Amino acid sequence: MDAITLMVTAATVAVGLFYWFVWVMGSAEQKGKRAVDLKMGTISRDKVEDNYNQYWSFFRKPKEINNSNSDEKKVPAFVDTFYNLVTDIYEWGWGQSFHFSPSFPGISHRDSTRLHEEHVADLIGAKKGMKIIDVGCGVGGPMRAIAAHSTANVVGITINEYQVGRAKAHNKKAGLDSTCDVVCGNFLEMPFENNTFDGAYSIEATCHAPKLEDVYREIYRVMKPGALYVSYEWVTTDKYHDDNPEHVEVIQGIERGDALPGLRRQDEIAELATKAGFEVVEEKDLASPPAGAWWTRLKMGRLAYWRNHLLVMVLTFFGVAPKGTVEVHEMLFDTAAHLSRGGETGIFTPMHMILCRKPIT
Ligand SMILES: C=C(CC[C@@H](C)[C@H]1CC[C@H]2C3=CC[C@H]4[C@H](C)[C@@H](O)CC[C@]4(C)[C@H]3CC[C@]12C)C(C)C
Ligand SMILES: C[S@@+](CC[C@H](N)C(=O)[O-])C[C@H]1O[C@@H](n2cnc3c(N)ncnc32)[C@H](O)[C@@H]1O
Repeated sequence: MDAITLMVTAATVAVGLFYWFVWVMGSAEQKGKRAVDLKMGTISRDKVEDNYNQYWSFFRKPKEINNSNSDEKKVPAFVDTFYNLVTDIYEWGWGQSFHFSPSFPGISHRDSTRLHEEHVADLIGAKKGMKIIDVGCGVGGPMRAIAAHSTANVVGITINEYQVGRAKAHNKKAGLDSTCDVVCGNFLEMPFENNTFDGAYSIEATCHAPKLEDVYREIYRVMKPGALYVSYEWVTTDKYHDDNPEHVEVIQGIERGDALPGLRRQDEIAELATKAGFEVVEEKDLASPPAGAWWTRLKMGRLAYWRNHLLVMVLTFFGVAPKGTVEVHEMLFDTAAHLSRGGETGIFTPMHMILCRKPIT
């Protein structure tokens, strides 16, 4: 083989490997977002690193946020920054539904995600002609599953403008834009009249509110009397002890890496819902047996995370992804470890389900 043939062969193999690494290995869980398309929401490329540093210094001590009135008011803006930073990485590495699901043998992640979402529709009795609100809708994975399953109309609200654009584009592509709509807004002050909705739900979203009773009160306000509301809450369980340093480290790690101003205890949720005016119909940790370990999906992804990290480093080095992307990815890598540990020790669950009714009078 002469030198030219050798060089051409080597170049072809290198291009092939690069293509395989970036386009095939780096493709999304559910196709639609690729590593080369990673943006940082609405943040301009040169501000990503700054935004990440600001986010990090604010959420470094999550418990202190609730002790300061002025910091508490800043939470929605920092949560918005967080979702600018992570939305594309979530879509790329997890899919269009930004939540966990109960794990059952023989059921794929995709199916367990869909079933967990359809369960919401069944719990609140969503039906054709009803108007349902999705509080903290992300890019709308659950909204589409619920609208398709129930044929109800769903309106989602998210604090993050970039997610609104993503959700609307996905709705259109799925042919669900006539039943699904999305608005940008704060779930603590929603742009809806009193008694608007026939049902409401929130999936792993109200954990971002500094005070759970505030968002519950706002949801109560926009619901019609007699309507049902279901929420999947992130909480610490009765196995959590704040005098155990490992427990504290794990929970703070989860709060820091997920923009949470302090996790609530599982046994507080019903009381807070009642305080907001709701009648509690049912409460259950959907992660409890017979469901298996929800965190195995996170653990199984470890090899993929390393590949992703390498990819993010290469893309940032060549200027395809903005500076700061590596740090954001590292933060997520770290939070995945804390979430897994929270699951293994049993001190944390992301699936505490509470079903409530707004009383008729
Ligand atoms: C409800 C919330 C989000 C829950 C989950 C959807 C996300 C929590 C942690 C995220 C991830 C961690 C590791 C990332 C990995 C390093 C990367 O390569 C690919 C994406 C991850 C798997 C990412 C995906 C989404 C999560 C599982 C919170 C915010 C209230
Ligand atoms: C973890 S994501 C879950 C998204 C969606 N429920 C899902 O399961 O795919 C949390 C969502 O809550 C939204 N959120 C957080 N704080 C909010 C606020 N104050 N007002 C409106 N939305 C908020 C975020 O923008 C994000 O869309």
